[in-house]
Amino acid sequence: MKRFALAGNPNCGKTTLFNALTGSTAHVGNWPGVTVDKKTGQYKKLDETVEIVDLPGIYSLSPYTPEEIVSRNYILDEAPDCVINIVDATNLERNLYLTTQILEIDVPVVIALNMTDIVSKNGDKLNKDELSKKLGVPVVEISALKDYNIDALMKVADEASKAPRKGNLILNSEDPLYHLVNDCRIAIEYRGIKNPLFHAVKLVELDEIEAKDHEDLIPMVEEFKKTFSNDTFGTDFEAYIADARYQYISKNFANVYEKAQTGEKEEKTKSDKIDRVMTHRIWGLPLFIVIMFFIFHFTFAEDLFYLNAWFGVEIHNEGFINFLTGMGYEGEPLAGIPSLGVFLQNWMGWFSGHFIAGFQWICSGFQEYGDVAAEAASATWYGSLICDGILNGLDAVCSFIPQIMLLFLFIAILEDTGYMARIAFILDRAFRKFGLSGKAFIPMLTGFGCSVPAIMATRTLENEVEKNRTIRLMTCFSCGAKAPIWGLLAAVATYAGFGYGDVFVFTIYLGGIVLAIILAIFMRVFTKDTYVSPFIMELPQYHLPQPRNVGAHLWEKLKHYVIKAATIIAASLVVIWFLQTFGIENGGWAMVENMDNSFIAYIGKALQYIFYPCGWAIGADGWKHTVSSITGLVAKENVVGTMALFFNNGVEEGMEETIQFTSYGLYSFAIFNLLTFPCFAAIATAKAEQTKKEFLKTLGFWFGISYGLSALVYWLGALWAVAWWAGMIVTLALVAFLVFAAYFVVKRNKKASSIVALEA
Ligand SMILES: Nc1nc2c(ncn2[C@@H]2O[C@H](COP(=O)(O)OP(=O)(O)OP(=O)(O)O)[C@@H](O)[C@H]2O)c(=O)[nH]1
Ligand SMILES: [Mg+2]
Repeated sequence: MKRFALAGNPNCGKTTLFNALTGSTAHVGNWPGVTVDKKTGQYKKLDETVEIVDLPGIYSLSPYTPEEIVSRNYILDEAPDCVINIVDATNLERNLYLTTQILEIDVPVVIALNMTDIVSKNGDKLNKDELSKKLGVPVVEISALKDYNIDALMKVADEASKAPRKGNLILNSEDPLYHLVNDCRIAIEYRGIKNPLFHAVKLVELDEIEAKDHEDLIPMVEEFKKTFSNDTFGTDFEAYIADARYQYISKNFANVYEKAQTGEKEEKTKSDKIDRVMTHRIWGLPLFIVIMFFIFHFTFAEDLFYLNAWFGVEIHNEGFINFLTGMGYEGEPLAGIPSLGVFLQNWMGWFSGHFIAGFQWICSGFQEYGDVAAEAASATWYGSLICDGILNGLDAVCSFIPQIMLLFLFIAILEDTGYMARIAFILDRAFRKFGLSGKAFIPMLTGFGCSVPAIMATRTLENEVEKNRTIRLMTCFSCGAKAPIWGLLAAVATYAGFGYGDVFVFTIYLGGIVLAIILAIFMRVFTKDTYVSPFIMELPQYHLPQPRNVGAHLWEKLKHYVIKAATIIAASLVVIWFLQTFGIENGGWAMVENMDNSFIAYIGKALQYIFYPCGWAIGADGWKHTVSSITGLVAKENVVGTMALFFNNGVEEGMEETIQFTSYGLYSFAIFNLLTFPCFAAIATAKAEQTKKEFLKTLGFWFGISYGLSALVYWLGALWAVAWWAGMIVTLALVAFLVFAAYFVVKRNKKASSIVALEA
């Protein structure tokens, strides 16, 4: 099968093109560094099927980070039949820098000029024939987003792949380095190595990888240096060649792109204007917090306008209002007008309630629909398995789908508009002093979706210490699978009357970010590490969220969720149901009347002691909380599924009414589940990304920190409850300790960076 590779700068639209060609839904985001590993798919509209390979974005072929090495190695070693170099037409000159390097490789190349929709919208003009003539390779104008001309691009690539192509050099024969490059090329070619011109140029640049491969040729380069002098770059050949590339580009291509007088400028100022507010030095961070709050408010608030809380208004859900809110049909008063998330969840609950009741009715042998059928169904083993076990658990897990989708919708919009990239920038500016780089925040923000790609994205960090630290702190960023836990606990808090659901979830997410920062500071106190990655990121232009990107993202999430529910979660539920339904009662094995006699109760009660210090494991329900948390290892949604089996079983009220927590017990439980080991998939990813020793440390960190902080919150909360002044004293002491640690880190970092400055 033919293979075409997609290569280009970060954020130029490779993955968008990949998705359009292959019908995949790989992650597209409006910031650089979304793709960190190669992905393959198939394009079927040519005579023969072609494999398309999406590569991580790169600025040059001299790699610094592992994901850049992936791209370089693929193009060089796997010899694709054609390299499709995607060039962001709105940033032509910068993108061509990579193009000049790709052209040095002996491989057929086609240039895909992307984002031409923006070009025409701005009224700018592109002379693609001129570009093609000067570069010596075909150029096709496309818009990956609008599906424009991409089949034509594939036809041209297919044509190009039929004839071999020799690499060409941008240096001309008058250039002092021309002959050196050629000598190196001949020497390398003589050894039978592929792509000799490319390797020769990199050798002259004394590129790290290349120098290692051809150590014996280095003297030739060094020798030449002695005879070489250049006013600007001295004998730094890497800088010299980089400059030659830029000069070549500006000389040849400056007039390929003709800007309309107003267009581009307007676009720029629009983004700049928005940024003047969004990334404001002082207001940027508070604004981010407010935006976050509104996201959780619209997703989790029971009372969108605080009608009840502030104005004492009670709404009775009868007639039309009943229909509007989707809330029960028993005429209970509502807290107010629910948020969209809660509204959708209510409706979902209505449907799934009848779905389960229908199954109970069938399993009962068609007895009276409702409670009678439910009881009769539970008495049989199959009715109990299907209705009380699988459907009950899945209902609890799936009832949060609307809210999770809404949450992801908001996150996808933040990503696609380009605001997420700004968040990393804002956080970098605020916390760089404490040793936190925006570069590490990017993978962490990805962690709000799923920890697996987030842990993979830590590859973009060159510094090992920083990479390990980022992986460890990943659990602070609540992934989508943990959202059902917060949804459930939010309902518990609202029902118990000590909190608002939306505020609770907001504090979990915001608290997670704050905690990651605090923990990072402490991790610095106890190590000698003072390195902070430089953070240079091109801020993408703001654009309206694209329904296609956002839609693909949500669809992918929904699919993933449903598949997970139907497989891993359903299987877990069967196991838990069995252990919970059977046990030893009245001296023999049986379906137990009392859950406390079930197998799982024996297991849970033994394990419960381990978590006694965390508070939430104490008491009659303690073992249930313990078992629920442990099943979360398989998949985080299991925590909710398992709790449904324990607390929803044959009980008429909702779960939130039977689960009992104090406010601090609730937070203690939430913190443990937030910070402890992520699911097996994420653990396996961490194992793959870290050395064995570091991975073991990571496991220790996850358990230690979740256990310790959970206990701290519980006992501190209990202390506040018993004697508020004592709680206050301890809290103040902790804050003082934190401030001192932060001060220490800032001071040491400052000292370290001044030493570096002196040395430089
Ligand atoms: N207007 C417009 N936007 C586009 C086009 N192609 C891609 N985009 C947008 O550009 C952004 C980046 O797209 P991606 O496909 O993730 O870019 P990438 O090259 O894969 O980026 P990395 O994986 O980070 O290297 C997204 O917001 C896309 O919606 C296009 O043809 N026109
Ligand atoms: Mg990509």
